[in-house]
Amino acid sequence: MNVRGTVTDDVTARTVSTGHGESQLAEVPLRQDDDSVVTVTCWGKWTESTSLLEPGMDLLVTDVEEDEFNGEVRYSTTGASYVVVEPSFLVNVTAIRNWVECPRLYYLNKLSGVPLNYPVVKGTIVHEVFGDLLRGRDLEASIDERVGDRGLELGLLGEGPSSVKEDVRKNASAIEGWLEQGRLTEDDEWRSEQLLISETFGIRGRADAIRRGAPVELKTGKNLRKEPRFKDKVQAACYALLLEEHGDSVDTGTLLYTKNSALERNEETGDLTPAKDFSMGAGLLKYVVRLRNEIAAMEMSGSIPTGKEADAKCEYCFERDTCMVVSGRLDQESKAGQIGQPLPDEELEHFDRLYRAIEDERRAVHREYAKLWEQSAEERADDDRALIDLEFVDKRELEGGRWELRARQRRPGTSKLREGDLVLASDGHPVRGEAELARIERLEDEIVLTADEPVEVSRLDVYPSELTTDRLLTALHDALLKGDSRRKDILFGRATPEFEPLEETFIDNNAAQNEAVTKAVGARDCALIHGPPGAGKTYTIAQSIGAMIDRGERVLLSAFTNRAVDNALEAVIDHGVDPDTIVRVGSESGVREDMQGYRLEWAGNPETRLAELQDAQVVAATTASCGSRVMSEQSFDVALIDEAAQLTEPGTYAATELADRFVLVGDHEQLPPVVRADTDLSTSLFERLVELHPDAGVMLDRQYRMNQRIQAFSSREFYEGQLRPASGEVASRTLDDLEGVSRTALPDDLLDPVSFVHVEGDGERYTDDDEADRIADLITTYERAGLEREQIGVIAPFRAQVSTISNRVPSDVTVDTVDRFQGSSKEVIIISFTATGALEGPIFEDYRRINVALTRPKRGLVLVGDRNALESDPTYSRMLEWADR
Ligand SMILES: Nc1ncnc2c1ncn2[C@@H]1O[C@H](COP(=O)(O)OP(=O)(O)OP(=O)(O)O)[C@@H](O)[C@H]1O
Repeated sequence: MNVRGTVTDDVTARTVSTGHGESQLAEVPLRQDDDSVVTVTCWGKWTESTSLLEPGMDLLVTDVEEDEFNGEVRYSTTGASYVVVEPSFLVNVTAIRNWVECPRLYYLNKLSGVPLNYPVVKGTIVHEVFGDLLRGRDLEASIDERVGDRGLELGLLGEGPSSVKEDVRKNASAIEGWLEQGRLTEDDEWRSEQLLISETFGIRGRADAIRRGAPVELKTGKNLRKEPRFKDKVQAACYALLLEEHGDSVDTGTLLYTKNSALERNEETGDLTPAKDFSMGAGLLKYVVRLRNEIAAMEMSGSIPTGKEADAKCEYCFERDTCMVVSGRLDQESKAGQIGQPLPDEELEHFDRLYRAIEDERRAVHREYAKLWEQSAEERADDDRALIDLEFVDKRELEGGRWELRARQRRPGTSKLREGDLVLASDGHPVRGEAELARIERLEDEIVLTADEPVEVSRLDVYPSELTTDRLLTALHDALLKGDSRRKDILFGRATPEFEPLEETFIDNNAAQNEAVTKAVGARDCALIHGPPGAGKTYTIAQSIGAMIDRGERVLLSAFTNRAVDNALEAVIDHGVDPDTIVRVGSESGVREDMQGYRLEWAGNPETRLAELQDAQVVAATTASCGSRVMSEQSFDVALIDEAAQLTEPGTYAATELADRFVLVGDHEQLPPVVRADTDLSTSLFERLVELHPDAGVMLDRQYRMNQRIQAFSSREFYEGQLRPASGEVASRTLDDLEGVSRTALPDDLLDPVSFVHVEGDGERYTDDDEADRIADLITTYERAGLEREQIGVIAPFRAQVSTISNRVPSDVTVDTVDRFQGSSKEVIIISFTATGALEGPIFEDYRRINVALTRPKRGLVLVGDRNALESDPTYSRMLEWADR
């Protein structure tokens, strides 16, 4: 049996004499889920792990022995036990491998990410070829395709395809030889790369391959000794633990050093065989768990490793210089010592706060993982994190050995999953069942996926990726440790942004927009454009980029979402910027259909691909892809970033650090940054700079969207009454202006551009059937008056209410949450408040959401809700007064 709980008090450790001599033991008081406190005695080497514990940390001890002592039940470890510190903290296998080399190396890798260099790219290609060979693909075909796929990266590295192919071929011959040997045996079962997650040990990783139930790790380096390297064994042992949890007993591991087969026998001495097997003892597996415990405990306590924890020799370390620079800049203790001056105090403090916030975000990702096994399938579905009960349709092997899988939704479900997403596709359970990482190619009633292995899919789960978190850390590190000093003076308020005086008039019918373009183009450091709803942000962006291009500058156009990038790019093209100078960087599924023509292909001839990117005067990409290996090698005169108020500070740096100057465009009165944990990351750089440097900002104050009645409340509540209709036409627009629509066909209570419809709350928290019925009626009414369904949108605070309404209204009426409506508009918007009694839920917690909701319509806004509930809050009470007028 297992014992799990939270440490309530200090751990007492002592040495006792037993029949086998002296033994260490530690007694840990644990509060279990049922609130009972028990003591668990951990014996021997496990005391190393218990010494890391602090009250409040979680502990899991497996296979304990129970006995009674003075009427009290006590537990102690047995020979089969594992002691796991903070089991819900999921440590990555590669982190454990780095940690065993040197704990500080683990930390440095977190900060600096994976750079673009030849060994890294070659290593990736060799791994891909390995996977292909395991799936039975022809070697040459695989090498051709995989090297071809990396055209752009190889171009940036100045590598030609033929030498890379030759290099990969040499490494691949080791793989082929090993596979040939494997085929000699009868039951040679193997499979390629597999994502493994352990809920018991708190470890996760992707094994390169599994053969006969045992892990195989590929290393592109050489090893001339008989035995695998220790750190490599540790890595394979992690996978063995993960496999054991899935029910396989693992007694060997294999390391494949592919470079060994490229070496000349007469030039090297030693063991040139690439494949080195070793036996997996229980001692090694336990050691690995203890290493993992060190990482989990260190992360939970928030400390930074110094390198003194291990006995690695700094003089042999490739990272020694980096280590000393980081220690010097961040004023950290380290075994290697420090070089250079520490950052100013305010920067150190800022780095520290954001570092912790990013780590909190990582923990939130881990909690998402834990939900994979803590929640039932139904709970996951209700949370929009899974599509369940799918009917498996069929599987088809694709060229190259991958699989296309099809499944059908038995009932309509909503979820956060979108086309292009990586998901956990399983035959029932994402961790305990057969599961694969798959990509959603099409998401309709029938779902099409591609994956490495043919899983009979019946369930899809959101894959909680740490990639974003990793990139935030790298961006923070680069901005503060490597960033330009003038830039940092601006970011920390030690200098004020400067502007080149420009005489030109860029926009002659809107003074604020003209000032915004003047600031954007003339900025020597940065400019901030505050754009309320419909105030012409996109228009201003297009004018600014046009003017920058005319001055011969290279521009990075970025935004938080693909949608905003494409939208701005479209405006830039409409503005008349030469399409041949534009490149859109993004994945096929991310980029909008009509922008695919501008999308940069990565595959192909390195020189050609490189030229396409380097020669582009406008490069458009999301801020997430600005953090990619390829984009981080680019440099620009200006970075112009839309939706900046929705970006975290490090998320913004990913783009701004690529350019000499930057322009942020956004509205901090609309949706804030998308973060999981409520931390310092929730304040965008945009918002921070608007406050720090008000003179660098301009607010666009004329809106081109809403009838005057509709905009009045938002203007007063959120824009200090500064927002006004751009023209009389905008101010007085009504449904009558639309072809085939007549307001006289509407009932009296819908004649005004803003109306309120009272529906008594039904007491349910996340849904309201009566409101949904009423909204269905309203839509029929509007349709009778001549509106097209596409002209109407419905906004609800909860996904459950979105589904409730969707089930009652025609599918061409868009029904969604506020977050998915940001940036779009409709002729008529109906808002379902779903409020009963106390106001709860995302829409009510943050007034910026209601600002977004109320500013989506052009000509008609209908608020549907329970008057009494809404009146209990002063802001909503004012909203009702405005609607009633
Ligand atoms: N100076 C201008 N003169 C004429 N039309 C303009 C001007 N500025 C904006 N518009 C028009 O107003 C409409 C809204 O502008 P735009 O799409 O740029 O707004 P936005 O601020 O990007 O909107 P959102 O808040 O949805 O992001 C567009 O049709 C645009 O062409």
